[in-house]
Amino acid sequence: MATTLLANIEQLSTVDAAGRVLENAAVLIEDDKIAWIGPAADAPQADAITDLSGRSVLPGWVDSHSHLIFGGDRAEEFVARMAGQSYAAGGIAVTTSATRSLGDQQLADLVSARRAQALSMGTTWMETKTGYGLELAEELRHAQLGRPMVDTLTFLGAHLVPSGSDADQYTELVAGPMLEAVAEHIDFVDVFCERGAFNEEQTRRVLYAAQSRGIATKVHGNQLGPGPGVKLAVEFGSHSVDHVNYLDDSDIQALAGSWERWDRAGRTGKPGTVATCLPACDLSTRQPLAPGRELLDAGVPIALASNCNPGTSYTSNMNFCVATAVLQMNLTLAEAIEAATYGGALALGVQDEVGSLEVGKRADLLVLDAPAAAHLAYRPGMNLTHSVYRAGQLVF
Ligand SMILES: N=CN[C@@H](CCC(=O)O)C(=O)O
Ligand SMILES: [Zn+2]
Repeated sequence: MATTLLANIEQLSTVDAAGRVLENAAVLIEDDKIAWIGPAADAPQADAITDLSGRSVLPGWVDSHSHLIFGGDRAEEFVARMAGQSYAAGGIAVTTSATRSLGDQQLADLVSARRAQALSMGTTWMETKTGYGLELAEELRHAQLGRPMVDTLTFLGAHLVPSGSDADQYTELVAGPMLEAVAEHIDFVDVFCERGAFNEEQTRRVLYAAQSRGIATKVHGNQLGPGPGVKLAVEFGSHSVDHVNYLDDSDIQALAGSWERWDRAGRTGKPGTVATCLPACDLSTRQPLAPGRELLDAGVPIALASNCNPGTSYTSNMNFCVATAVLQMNLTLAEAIEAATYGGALALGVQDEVGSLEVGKRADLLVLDAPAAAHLAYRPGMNLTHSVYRAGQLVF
C-alpha cells in the first residue's frame, strides 16, 4: 500500500453532503482511494508528500454527456449558424458520413486524443455516446471502439433516422437487433426525443426495450422546443434528461417529484432523474440557457456537462461550462462545481465511487493553479489546471 499526502492546500472543495470547504487542508491518498481529509496541521504520515503550495483542490470533473466518437467537423455549419441559421437535428447525418469513412485505427486515435484532452483539463470520469453510426454494424463498431476509452458508454442508436429509412422501422431496428448487438458493451441507452428526431411513441419504444433488458436510460429532451422528453425520462426512471432548455412548470414538478424519496446525507432513498444542463451547447446553438437556477430552486439536482460533439458543442472544457453556469445561469460557484462533479456522478449512477472528495472514494482530484475555486469564474477562459489525479495517479 503506497500513500501520498497532498499538503498545503489553501482551499479544498469536498462537495460532500454538507458541502464542506476546508481551508489549509491536506488529503491522504492510499493507492487509488482517498484515505483521509482534514486540516493540514493534523495530517498523517505518508510515504510521499506533494506540496501544493497554497493551491485549491476540487473533485475531478465528471462529464456525464459527450459524443466523442466522430470524424470530421462542422465548422461551416457553425459559421452559418452564427450568421443566423438555426440548428437542426439533420446535421448529424454529415458527421455520420464523415465517421463511416474512417478506419478503426483512425477513429480510435481521434477518440483517444479527445479523451486525453479532456483529462488534461480535469475530467477524471467521462461518459460518451455512440450515435454517429446509425446502422447496426457501424453502431457496434463505435460501441466496441468506445468502450475501453471512457468510463461510461451510452448507446444512442436513436440519434437520427437515417435518410431514406422509415422512422418506425428504424426505431424497431434500434430497439431490437441493434440494442441486442451492442448490449454487452454499454451502460446506458439514450434517445434524442425531439422534432426532427424521435417522437414520443418512438422514444417510448426504445426506453421500454432498454428497461426490459435491465439497461439504465437517458433522454435528450426539450432541447429545441417544448416536448415530452422530460416526462418520459421521469416515467421510465431515467438517470437523466439532458439539454432541458424548454421546460414548463409541470416538467419541473415532474423532475422534482422524482427526488422526493432521496436523502443524500441520510444515505436513504433512490435517486431520481437529474436535469443535465449543457451551457456550451446552448451558447453554440444560440438556444436559451437551460433554467438551472429554477431547477435547483425547485429541488431538482442538476448536472453540468460538456456535450462535446462536432455539431452543437465542440469543447470538452468543463472549466468553461462551470464559468458559464456561474456567469450566465446564476448558479453560485459551489452549485456549479457540485453540478459538474457530484451531479454528473448522479446522472451516471456512480455517485458512490466518484464526484466528491470523501474517504473511501476514488482519488480523482483537480488541482487549480489558483488559491480558490472562485477563480474558475472570476478568471474565465484562463488555463487554471495545475495538475490532475485519477484513481490516485498523477495523470497531468
Ligand atoms: N442533440 C442531439 N445530439 C447532439 C448534437 C449532435 C450533432 O448535431 O451532431 C447534442 O446533444 O447536442
Ligand atoms: Zn448529446
